[in-house]
Amino acid sequence: MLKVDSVQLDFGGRKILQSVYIDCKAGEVIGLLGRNGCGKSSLLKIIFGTLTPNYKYVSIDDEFIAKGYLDNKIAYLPQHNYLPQNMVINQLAPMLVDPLAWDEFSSYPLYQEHQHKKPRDLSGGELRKLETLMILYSKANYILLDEPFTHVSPIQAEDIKAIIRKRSPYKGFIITDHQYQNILEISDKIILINNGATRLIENREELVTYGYLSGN
Ligand SMILES: Nc1ncnc2c1ncn2[C@@H]1O[C@H](COP(=O)(O)OP(=O)(O)OP(=O)(O)O)[C@@H](O)[C@H]1O
Repeated sequence: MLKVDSVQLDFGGRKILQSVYIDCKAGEVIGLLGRNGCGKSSLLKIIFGTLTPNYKYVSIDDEFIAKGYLDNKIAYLPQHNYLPQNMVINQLAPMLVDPLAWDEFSSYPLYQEHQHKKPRDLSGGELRKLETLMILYSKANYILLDEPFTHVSPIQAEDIKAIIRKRSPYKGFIITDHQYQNILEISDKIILINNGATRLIENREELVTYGYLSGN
């Protein structure tokens, strides 16, 4: 199990995160919601290990993890494009994709069609979906996705959800996106960040109570 506890983060004296608890088992999809600027991306970077907060406790199976990106334990789709622009996709993909999942990954039409191109030659949505696919098919046991649905069309979002479902028996997921309908649909548990604290959401009305949805 991946556990995240006691995260304290401030920027320039402004408290961003102060009371965070998330646990995520293999086979579980956690949806992370919250208003703009509440600290969702920062929290994913802290779990992955690329942002150092004032304090954190992140563990996998009770073993403290300082840098989640080491040893392929945790993979992370950042909010912005991450693939180097000047390498060809069929050189990049084998570096990220689990060799045991290669046949399935490489059979996707998106990969087949664009594998000889460079990331800069794909449309925004094509690139986002390909980047997401590479993370979903990575070796990591825990996958963090920051806005996988934001730049893709509804039908592509359906496809990504289907792939998450296909991969989720083996992996734990923490996913954030402002397309909250997709998040509600795919997640086993919803966590809201509100005033720097994580809250387990039991029903949709609580999203209104905590000021995430308007209630209209
Ligand atoms: N490097 C930084 N230096 C100073 N402030 C920062 C830095 N990174 C983020 N912040 C601030 O910390 C807060 C949390 O940012 P973060 O990107 O984690 O929010 P978010 O919940 O992902 O927002 P959004 O939904 O808009 O993407 C914001 O107020 C942001 O301006």
